[in-house]
Amino acid sequence: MAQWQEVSEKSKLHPKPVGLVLQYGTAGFRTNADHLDHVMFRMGLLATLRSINTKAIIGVMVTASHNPEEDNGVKLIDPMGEMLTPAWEVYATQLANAEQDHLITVLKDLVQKESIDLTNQEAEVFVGRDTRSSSARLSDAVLDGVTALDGRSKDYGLVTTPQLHYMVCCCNTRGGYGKASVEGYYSKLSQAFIQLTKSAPNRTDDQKCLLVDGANGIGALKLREMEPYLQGALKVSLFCDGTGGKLNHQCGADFVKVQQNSPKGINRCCSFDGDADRIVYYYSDDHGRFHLLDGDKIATLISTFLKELLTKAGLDLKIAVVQTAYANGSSTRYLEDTMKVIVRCAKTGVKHLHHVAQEFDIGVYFEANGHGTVLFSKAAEEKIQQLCDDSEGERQGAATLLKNSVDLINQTVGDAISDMLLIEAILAIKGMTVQQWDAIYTDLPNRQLKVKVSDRRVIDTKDAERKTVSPAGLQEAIDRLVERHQDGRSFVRPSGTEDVVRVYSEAATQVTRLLNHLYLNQPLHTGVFTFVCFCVCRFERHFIKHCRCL
Ligand SMILES: CC(=O)N[C@H]1[C@@H](OP(=O)(O)O)O[C@H](CO)[C@@H](O)[C@@H]1O
Ligand SMILES: [Mg+2]
Repeated sequence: MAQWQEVSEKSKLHPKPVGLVLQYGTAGFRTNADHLDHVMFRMGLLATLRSINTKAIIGVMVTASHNPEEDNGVKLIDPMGEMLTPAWEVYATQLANAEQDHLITVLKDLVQKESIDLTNQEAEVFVGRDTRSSSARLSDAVLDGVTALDGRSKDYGLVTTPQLHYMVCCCNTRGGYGKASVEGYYSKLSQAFIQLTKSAPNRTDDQKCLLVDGANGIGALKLREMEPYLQGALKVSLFCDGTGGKLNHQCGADFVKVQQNSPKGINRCCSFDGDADRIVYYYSDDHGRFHLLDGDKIATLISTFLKELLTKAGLDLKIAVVQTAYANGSSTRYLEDTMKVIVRCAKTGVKHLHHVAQEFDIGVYFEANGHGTVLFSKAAEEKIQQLCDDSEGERQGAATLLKNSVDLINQTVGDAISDMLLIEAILAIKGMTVQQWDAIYTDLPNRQLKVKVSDRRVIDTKDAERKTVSPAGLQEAIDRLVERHQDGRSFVRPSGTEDVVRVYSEAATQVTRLLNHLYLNQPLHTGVFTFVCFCVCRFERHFIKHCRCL
């Protein structure tokens, strides 16, 4: 077929480095930008086939999110604005790893397996990119892939990841979700925010101002564009806005979460990540102590707010919070015991949380690192709308607040801009300071470390990654260590985005010991947890033993 000829010819312009193997991981492909040209071209091909297969528009976002400027990556977006379905992640990996002379065979296989009819089929792909210097040429490679299969494409250029998810959803619902343009996105969110904050007439000037760390990335650019639409309802002071510093370098949501530090003298501040789909809040107290309000605190604030509104509105809707194993134990306990909210644990990666959240009328999902959103079922949205129309007084007031919240939330994916506006609105409506929000519960001390190993795939997990199944004996070793510590909890899992194993531990208290200093090379006063270190040492010993057997 002439089409395969064309694909084959064009693919030669995007050659695959021989032997390079990549995996469609937790959030798509991600590696050094110099190795990604062929992957981009092939993801253009895949998105076109997926578009024919679903008879809908598919999105392709070129970004490496919170990773360094030198990296890049690509994520695919399915018709309703959700992440690519897992079955197609397998195709994505096969396609990315096919050696040059095998590419057409792999494509034909896919076409046959999915019964894709290539004759007279329409395909359309939306493409967006972040501000990395490599992103423009890489998104050209995606467009090349789409053209090679005669697909149509629309290049949205510089957009945040959540904005592209929003565009895909808007177009595939024929405008039902909103207008498919950045202006449409800004208007929808701003109007909802303005309406919501009208319910907080006593908002102080302090509550109207927020410091935002834009990670020197796309979020800064887009937030600046959005400001006029907010009509003064929120005054944003942007720093790390991309005019000077380097992307994600000593700034951004990931830096703040991992380093647990903020610039001095910051009152209430938030950080985005490099593609603006994550957010964390923080402040320094009078003693200069840093306080982080992460995804767990955000989920708590939002779910509490929504639950109170449901009670006021007299609406019987099932609300749940979806977390991962990285959620702080205090947050889970507070939500379950005090708030009486259903809590579920999903595997790491927003795509997993998203699907669990869909099981409820209202599913609030957040990863501890600040990636998350809220999903409302169709039935829930209809009930809220009906109550706005049919009720009066306090019930109607609560229903209207719920309706405006639905409009403010980007339900397609976690969105730093949308989440920020929702949090600001809730704080204003509740008349709450960031310190009061922080005091809802106290985080258990915790640490997350990376361990570099020769092959992370020997670790297999179960129970939403909270337990290891292999290597044999590792889980028992962790259990023995954890048992000795009040509220102790620890787990290890292979990362889906980096070639490392992640180790997480938390407990009621933190202890400083010489071992910490020796093993982790940390200054003694930083107080790392003894049992984390033991865990890591033990883990490595097990691992090394195991590797030798392989
Ligand atoms: C502990 C942690 O923060 N893991 C992150 C990280 O995944 P890993 O599979 O742990 O590498 O990157 C993902 C994509 O951005 C994000 O969804 C996830 O939360
Ligand atoms: Mg991101």
